[in-house]
Formats: sequence, C-alpha cells, structure tokens
Amino acid sequence: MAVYTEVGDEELSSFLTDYDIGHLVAFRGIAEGVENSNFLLRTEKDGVARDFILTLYERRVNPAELPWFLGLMEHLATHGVSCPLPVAGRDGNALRELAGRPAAITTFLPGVWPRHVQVEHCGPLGEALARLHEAGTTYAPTRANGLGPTAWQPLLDKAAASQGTEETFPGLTAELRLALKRILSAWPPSSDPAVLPRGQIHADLFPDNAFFLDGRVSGIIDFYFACTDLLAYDVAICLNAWCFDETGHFDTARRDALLAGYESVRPLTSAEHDALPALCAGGALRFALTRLYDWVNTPAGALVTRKDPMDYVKKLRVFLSDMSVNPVHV
Ligand SMILES: Nc1ncnc2c1ncn2[C@@H]1O[C@H](COP(=O)(O)OP(=O)(O)OP(=O)(O)O)[C@@H](O)[C@H]1O
Ligand SMILES: N[C@@H](CCO)C(=O)O
Repeated sequence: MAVYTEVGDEELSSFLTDYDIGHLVAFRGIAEGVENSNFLLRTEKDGVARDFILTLYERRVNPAELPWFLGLMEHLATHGVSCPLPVAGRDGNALRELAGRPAAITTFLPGVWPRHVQVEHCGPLGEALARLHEAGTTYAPTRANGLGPTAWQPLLDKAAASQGTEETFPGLTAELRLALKRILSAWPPSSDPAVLPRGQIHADLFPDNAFFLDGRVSGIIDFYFACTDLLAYDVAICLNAWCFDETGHFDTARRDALLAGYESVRPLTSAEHDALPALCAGGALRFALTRLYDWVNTPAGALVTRKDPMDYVKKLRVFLSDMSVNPVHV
C-alpha cells in the first residue's frame, strides 16, 4: 500500500487552484508502489474530464534531486517517449508542496503493466528502452548513479552489519562478497564513450513500470532511480527483470526478442555485447543488495511489502555462471 501521507478534499481543491487544469471531480489513493504516495485525480475544465497522477515524494527521494527527475521526464515526454509529463502550476513550476511533502502532478498514461510477462512483451519493451536512450541524449544535466558499482561494497557492508542478516540468510553475504569481487574485476572501463556509450538511463524498468496497450508500450513510469550511466547497463537491468520465467529459468527467446527490439532502434556496439554478461551480473547484484538491505531493515508490520532478495541472488548465480561462457552475447 503506498499512501503514506493523507490529503484532505479541501486541501487538494485549494492546491489545484495553483494550476490551470480545472476543478477536482474525484480522487483516490493508489495502493501500488512502495516509494511514494500516489493519487489518481480527475479534474474537469470547460466540460472536459481529464485524469492526472499526483505524487507526494516520500522516503528515499532526495528533494534536491526532484528538479533533475522532473526535468528528465519533461524532456523525454516532449521528445517522443510515452512517460508522465509534469504539469506546471500557473507560476511555471511543476515541483510544489502539499501536506508538508514535495509534490508534483503528472499526466496519466493509459495501459496496464504485464502481470505475466510473455516473449511478446520483450520486443516492444526493448524498442521503447532504446527510444528512451535516444531521446535522453539531448538532456544535458547529469546525475550520478547512486546505486552503481561504487555503491555496492558499502551497501553490502551495511546489509551484513544489520541485525538478523546472517540468521535469515546464512552464508549469503559471504557469497555476495565473492560475486562483487568477480563482477568488479570484469566491469567494463567506461573511458571511451563511443565504445560504451553513456547517457540517461531509467535504471528500474521492471514490468510494473511499463504499461502496454494493444501490444505496444503505452507508458513508462517511475523515473526516480534514473541517472547517467552506461546505456548497456539499462539493457542488462531489463534482461534481469523481463527475461526469467516463473521457474527462475533464463528464457533466451525473451532475451533475443528484447535485444532485437532494442537494436532495431540503437544497435549495441560490440564492446557493449561483450560487456553484457558482467553488466547483467552487476544488475542482479544491485537488486539483490537493495532487497537484502530492505528485507532486514524494514520493521515488522510496516505497510510496505518487502521483495525477496533471493529472486535476484538466483539470477545472479545464473549470470555469474554465464560470465565464463558469455551466452548473452548474440
Ligand atoms: N503516469 C501514470 N499514469 C497512470 N498510472 C500511473 C502513473 N504513475 C503511477 N501510476 C499508477 O500508480 C502506481 C504506483 O506508481 P509507482 O510505481 O510510480 O509508485 P512509487 O511508489 O512511486 O514507485 P515504486 O514502484 O518504486 O514503488 C502504478 O503501478 C500505476 O498503477
Ligand atoms: N524494482 C525494484 C524496486 C524499486 O522500485 C525491485 O524490484 O527490487
């Protein structure tokens, strides 16, 4: 459930007078999502009803970084990517404050996210990711990846030092230490941008962040992990999130479809192909680590549903065994 901050009818109606989007007709909290409080708003202006999403930023989002995220979303939305467009108030600012939290209204996107990923989703998803990368090339401001390779050792140390980690997951932090060492030694040097292009990446493009309609990607949401990093690392995150079936088997048909969709827009360089196994293992480690840390540090009875780190530990094991034979390379 993700409504941490309650908003009253009158408070919201008065907040909306700062915008030119009409008056409030209805609103309700959205249960999905774990990071922020989200509400679906319906307004009416000149007899026309329109839907919007109101987000109150909680927990992990650093308010100082919100202009970067909202600026990226605006840039992408106005450069052909179906992502939420931040709506500016009458004073031109999209970032505002409501109920004591930083807040923004964005456009509502149609479609639904796939509860059961099929190979048919993977081509359009890969294509949409490549279009996002292309559109991002003209967004100049940068943001370092706070959950990139340099963050993994400290995150692992913090998870290992947390109460209950060893009891709940015996031997896991020792296994992750070895994995980290191996991944860092195989991590590609990002010194030549022509060989390993860098740019704006989504960094969390999981199935619950991609809406589909009529077999196409109709919306990409949740840009609050976006950052400036290796484009191929974003591909690797998607290979993690989209290409394992329910039994934990890495589905090469989904991988091929995702890569073919991506490369129909932006062909990967041969250095990017070569780097994919290490990038995939790194992606698996990143989500295993954040999930592990959250698992042992989320108090019992919290509203948030914890995500199982072992799902990503299993993916990590698959990618680590692949690193020697390089089957991701196509
Ligand atoms: N622009 C949008 N258009 C339509 N629905 C949206 C939009 N943004 C969010 N939603 C709905 O709200 C839900 C939660 O949004 P989101 O995933 O961004 O939550 P969060 O808590 O901010 O992030 P996280 O997924 O990391 O927990 C989505 O699953 C979707 O149903
Ligand atoms: N996509 C992340 C959650 C953060 O949005 C995960 O599945 O661990």
